[in-house]
Amino acid sequence: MPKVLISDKLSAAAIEIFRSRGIETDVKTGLSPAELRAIIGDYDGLAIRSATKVTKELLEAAPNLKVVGRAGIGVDNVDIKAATSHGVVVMNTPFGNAITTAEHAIAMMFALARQLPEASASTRAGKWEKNRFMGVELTAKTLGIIGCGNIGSIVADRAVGLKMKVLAYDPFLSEKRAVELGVEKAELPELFARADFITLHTPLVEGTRNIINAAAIATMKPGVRIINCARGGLVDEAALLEGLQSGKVAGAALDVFEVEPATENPLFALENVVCTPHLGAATAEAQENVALQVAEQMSDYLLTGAVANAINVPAISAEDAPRVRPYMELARRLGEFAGQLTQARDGVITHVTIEYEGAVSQLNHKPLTAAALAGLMAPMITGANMVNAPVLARERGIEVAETVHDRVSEYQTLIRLTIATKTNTRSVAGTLFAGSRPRLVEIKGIPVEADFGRHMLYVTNQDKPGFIGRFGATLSDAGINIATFHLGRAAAGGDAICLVSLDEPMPEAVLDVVRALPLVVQATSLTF
Ligand SMILES: NC(=O)c1ccc[n+]([C@@H]2O[C@H](COP(=O)([O-])OP(=O)(O)OC[C@H]3O[C@@H](n4cnc5c(N)ncnc54)[C@H](O)[C@@H]3O)[C@@H](O)[C@H]2O)c1
Ligand SMILES: O=C(O)[C@H](O)COP(=O)(O)O
Repeated sequence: MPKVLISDKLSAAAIEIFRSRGIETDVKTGLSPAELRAIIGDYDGLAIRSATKVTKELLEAAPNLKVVGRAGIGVDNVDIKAATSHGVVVMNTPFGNAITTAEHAIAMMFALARQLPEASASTRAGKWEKNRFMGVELTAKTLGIIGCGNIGSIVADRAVGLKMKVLAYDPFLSEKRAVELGVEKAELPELFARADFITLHTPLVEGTRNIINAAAIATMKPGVRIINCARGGLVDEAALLEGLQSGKVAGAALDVFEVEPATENPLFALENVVCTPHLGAATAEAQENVALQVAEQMSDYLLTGAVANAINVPAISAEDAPRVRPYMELARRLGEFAGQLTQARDGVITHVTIEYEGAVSQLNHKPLTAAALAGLMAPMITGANMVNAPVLARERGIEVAETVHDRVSEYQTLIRLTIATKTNTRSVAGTLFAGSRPRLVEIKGIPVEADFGRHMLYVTNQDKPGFIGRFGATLSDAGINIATFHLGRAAAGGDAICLVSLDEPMPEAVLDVVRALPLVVQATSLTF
């Protein structure tokens, strides 16, 4: 029988489920990384919350581990890449604590508006400072929600109920969904300029890190109040401190911090800061939900092989796996390519078309479409994966179409992904070399031949003399080594593309120099 270790504090409901399904279960919380490494080899499953760090080192010490179950949403404490390469399924419970976390954000907004923690401390100290605590009403105030997914949507619903005007910024929020929620879609600058309260509900990814920084704060309304119950790192804490000290920001409520556990932080010294120790999901109801769900999912997987809410596992039968897997990898990378470009340019995706041509048209294309959608949304949505990507796309009003042709074009097998936003349509196509190696063969209809490198730079430019020399010199002046270099163009003197693979991530400052070069239309740094 499989053995599961629960290494973080989970509701007892989880233990009951595991044991009722015949799974031997140990509970050992508060272990040091070394202590955990010493015992993990005995277990088939590991059930965690956010305290246990599932690192590459831990996975290397876990030859029997088959599944990591996160009783909660964020999986930033799990090295997903390492888990995947170790064949370990990572699952989370994407909905179980969403209401509770949304309620925490609303509670934080009230606490800020009426200075409840300070007023409580003062009253308990016997001071009766009735004139000290003058609050603000929420009714008719504008709430700006950044990230309107599961939790952001619930916050929106509650805020509408409080008679607030709600603005939402989320590249994946469709007009239709915004209307359903009763919110106004806004771009970030507009949200910053109009909101009295700003609340964050995005994952922490490269596009959202420090989304609230000094430049953003400078464009906000004087007296704005900021709430973060999503992830530390979304708010630049130094910039927030300055904003609070200058009075530009009237208050901040933080459940999450750049460094956790947060036992020391300069923000703690300010009386207009309300803090909680990552309590967003801390209600009896939410903890029971996530514990039950994670235990059911892990038991199903360990006992029957069924997969639900997996972050890293394609739903596919063992029989088809050898042929389908390389195509899934190709489809996912094409999606990642398009998704990173879309995120960089803030387009709301309305349509996705996936064409399967030649040999690939003989395979079941559903998992391939799911892989392409998962890649497309991964830069934007926490836990987007093959299992949930089609549902996420539907929920966001994205229309997905698949076309299958058995004809063979220039390539014997080809997948083409076309993404339409309100303002733009872009396509990208790839094939498999040697039956297993994903290769890009077309971008925007322009032929190109490139492997997917870990760090890439995608530049569009005018096809005129001078670009390649200046571009190469810019990278060489910055000491950046080019691993591979690929060019393509629509026609002589017309639109051209340049795809470069680098040995290291492209520094933002050098990217800005590239963007400013003559003939460059745009430059985007990509990671695979
Ligand atoms: N404090 C807590 O205890 C607690 C509890 C649960 C979840 N969380 C965190 O809350 C956050 C939201 O969770 P969720 O379940 O709602 O996730 P979700 O994936 O359902 O929603 C995230 C939303 O952010 C949007 N988004 C992505 N990039 C964006 C960008 N650059 N700008 C604006 N929006 C962007 C996505 O389109 C998506 O709609 C996550 O960071 C999660 O880890 C915290
Ligand atoms: O991502 C989540 O689900 C929350 O951050 C909750 O984390 P916790 O389970 O450690 O409270």
